[in-house]
Amino acid sequence: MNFSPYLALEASAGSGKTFALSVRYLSLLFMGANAQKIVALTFTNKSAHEMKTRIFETLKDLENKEELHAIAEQTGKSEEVLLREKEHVLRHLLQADIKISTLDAFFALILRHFALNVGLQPDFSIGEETLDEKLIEQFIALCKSKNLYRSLIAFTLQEDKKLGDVFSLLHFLYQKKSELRLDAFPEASYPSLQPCLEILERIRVYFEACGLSTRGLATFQAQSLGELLAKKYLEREDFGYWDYKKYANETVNALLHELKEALRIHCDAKEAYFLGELGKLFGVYDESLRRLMRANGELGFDDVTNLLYTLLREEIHKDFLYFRLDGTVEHLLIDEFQDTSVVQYEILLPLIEEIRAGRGVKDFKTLFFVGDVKQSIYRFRGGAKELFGYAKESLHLAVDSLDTNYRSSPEVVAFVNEIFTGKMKGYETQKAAKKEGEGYICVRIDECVESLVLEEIGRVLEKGIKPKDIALLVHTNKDAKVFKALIQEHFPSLHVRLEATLKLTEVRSIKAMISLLKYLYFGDEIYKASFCTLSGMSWGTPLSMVSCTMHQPPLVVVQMLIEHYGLYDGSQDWLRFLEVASRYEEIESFLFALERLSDEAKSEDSEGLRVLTVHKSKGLEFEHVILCDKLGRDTTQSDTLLFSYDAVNLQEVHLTMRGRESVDSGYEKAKEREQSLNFEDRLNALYVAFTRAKRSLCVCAKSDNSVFESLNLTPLERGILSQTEASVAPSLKPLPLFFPKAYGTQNISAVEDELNESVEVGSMTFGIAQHYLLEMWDGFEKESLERAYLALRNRFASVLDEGALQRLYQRAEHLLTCKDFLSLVQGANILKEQPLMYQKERKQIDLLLEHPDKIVVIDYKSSKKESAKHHAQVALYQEALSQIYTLPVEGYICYLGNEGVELVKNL
Ligand SMILES: Nc1ncnc2c1ncn2[C@@H]1O[C@H](COP(=O)(O)OP(=O)(O)OP(=O)(O)O)[C@@H](O)[C@H]1O
Repeated sequence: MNFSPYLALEASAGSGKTFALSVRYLSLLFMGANAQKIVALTFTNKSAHEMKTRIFETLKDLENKEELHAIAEQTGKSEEVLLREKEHVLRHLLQADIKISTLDAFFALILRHFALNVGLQPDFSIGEETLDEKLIEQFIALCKSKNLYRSLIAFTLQEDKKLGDVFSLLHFLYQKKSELRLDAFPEASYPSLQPCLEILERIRVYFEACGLSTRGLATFQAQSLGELLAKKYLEREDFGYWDYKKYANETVNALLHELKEALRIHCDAKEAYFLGELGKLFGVYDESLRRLMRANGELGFDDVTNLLYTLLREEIHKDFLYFRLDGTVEHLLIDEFQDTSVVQYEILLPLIEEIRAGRGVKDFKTLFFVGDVKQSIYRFRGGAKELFGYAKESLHLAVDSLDTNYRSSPEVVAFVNEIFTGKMKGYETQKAAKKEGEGYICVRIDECVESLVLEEIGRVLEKGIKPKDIALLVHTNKDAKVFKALIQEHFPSLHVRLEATLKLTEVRSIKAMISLLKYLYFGDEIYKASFCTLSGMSWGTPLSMVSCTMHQPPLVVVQMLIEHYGLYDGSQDWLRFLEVASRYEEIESFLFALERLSDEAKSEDSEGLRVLTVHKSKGLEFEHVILCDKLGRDTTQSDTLLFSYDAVNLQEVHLTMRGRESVDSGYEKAKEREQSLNFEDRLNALYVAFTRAKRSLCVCAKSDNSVFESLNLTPLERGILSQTEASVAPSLKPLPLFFPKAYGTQNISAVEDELNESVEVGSMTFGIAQHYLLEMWDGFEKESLERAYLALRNRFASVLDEGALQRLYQRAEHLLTCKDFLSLVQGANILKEQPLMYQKERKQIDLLLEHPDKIVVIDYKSSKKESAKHHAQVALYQEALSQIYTLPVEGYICYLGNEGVELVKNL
């Protein structure tokens, strides 16, 4: 067995960290961990979703997966044993409430336990972070009531900032609230520049008396701090240079020092004023946000993090947190650890320490952190890459690494090694696992990068490469939009997917539905026009409700409209939309909520060429990557505040002032450090970009002002650009409509007997899925079977293959041709999956039919192999039910086979 209970895995891109994470997760399950007590945290919803799918898919097809060997190594179990236990583990996983989520979603879950402690209802919703009018109104009103309105105006004028800038700053500080005690900054008055100007005047008078030229004397005039700090002599130790040299002496050099010192003091005082004022305003901003949260019950993720942090630090004891969460987390896995922020880490720390305090495998509590500091690109959001090293050391984690790249072709791996060796701290060359000869690299440099990209796309398409295998990586959302438009103009028939920005509510068909809902609810013709345009319906189409009114729940209304207007196109986005609709009770609040819905669309045009930002591409891989330079100038704007850290702890906050570094050495150091961190961040982003390609990578760089400047690229071409052999997945036919419905009553143990004997697949999953389909099937009609089938697909598509899914459908369909079955169902009150306690045992009745004159119990089976046992079981149900009902109870066994249905009465 090769299993370290507390392990950090730090390895380069493409080396199999995500692979290792799913191996670890599955190994835990095979070692007996309870899936409900394993928390796996990722950074994006997408990775959480992918991880879930990967775990299910690996388990389902374990015998053919690379993971099998790795799991055997970790668990110490043989591959045969693992395969024997596979169904059991899969069943356990299907039953569990799996906790694979984003850090944010996990925090929201914890906060719900303590919502009342912070004056919130536990059912608060998570919305988009709002910087909306309501917040501004609330903020201004509170400023007025606290007599701070004048100081707000004075502050904006003094600092020459618009109210919007002040708001953005407050919002930014809100993300750092827990690290930064803004309320601790004392109030200070705005300093006068006069002392500095007086010294400057003394220097001017001195040089005037010496006879310095008018041009020279002009440098000793200034009106503002900005002008003063721009003076070049402040960068010097004395006046021993240029025209001044002739007249410089100790007196005037001492004055220069005096001026610098006065300026340093002035800058400090200005900073104190700024932070003092900001602190006051921040207090109001924070309170405004809290008030709005309480009033609306809606929080953003920053709110969740801040509230949780405050709770931990101030309002509840950590032990209490353990107590409330006790037993819920025994195994913690964190992906992309390098992007964890200090605050997030501190929130997790009680859980981490609780796990770490155990005795590893003996107590069976484990930690697994995975990351790559070279890919740390979220410093602007609080990500602290130093945290990884800190955590490894302070928690005494075992450290593992991986040196082989399984993602990219050897050509790509060699190129990345070449480019980054020596340029990136701690870069170690990777080996390539793939065989040589199938990769391609090119670097093209030109003044006009747009045409390079278009040519490259044309070249790749000419090779017969499918658009869905190509990704164009760009640097900003704006660039992504520009390229989408450009590509569509040049390749009109090519589908382009803009992954960076598409929200669910921006998907064309969903937008059409929202317009239709608005038209039917508000009656404004403009919405009708919008619906007709978006849906392609003619203006003459009568838009009225057919058999439901707008007073019904949104889910019902939306379902009716989709069906009536034939809007369903098979896209997953409809499922998401229906899920959102099901959260609201009436149309108005649903429509209102849609305005703020930030959910991203899932499946826009899955066949198209993808254009996405480097940041969005993190953790993903594509067959062919075209990496484009940044359009426009590559500028780094400086922030208003400069934060200086000692590893993971915030040490100081400085107010940024151009030229301040020449009079303040502390500020100069902080600025240099900031610049070097910025440089590292940018290099890390390039590393992420260069490591996404599986087969080919083409870099299109600008000859001037390029983001690739630090990489010293030269034009080159290596290898052969060729098509991927892997066949394209058959395009999915549009599926009929799915209606989300809670599936809560399934009792898997009740179907176990039958499943064990299922000759069809020998699989528990198949049996569970069969029961699920029958439970979801309302009314035993053809139309409702299709809905139930979609619910089935939605839940089981990742664990059953297409053939099994279809067989399940056909088996259920046979029931529609079984006259005896239909006549039993006819006119009955239908109850499914009914729990029953009898002789101290819990039973689960598949189908219970209440007629006015009799009760019918039906048990589904898939084979007649153990028919005697089946009859005994149904007889037991009849016996139990006879004690509940006064009516006669009939029992039937319904054999569902591939060939047809057989209904056998229990005599
Ligand atoms: N041991 C392995 N054997 C075969 N294939 C592997 C192995 N490990 C990883 N792979 C494959 O290599 C590719 C890259 O792996 P993975 O995504 O886990 O890398 P990663 O380290 O998480 O990369 P990144 O840091 O860029 O996110 C995937 O397609 C994965 O299936």
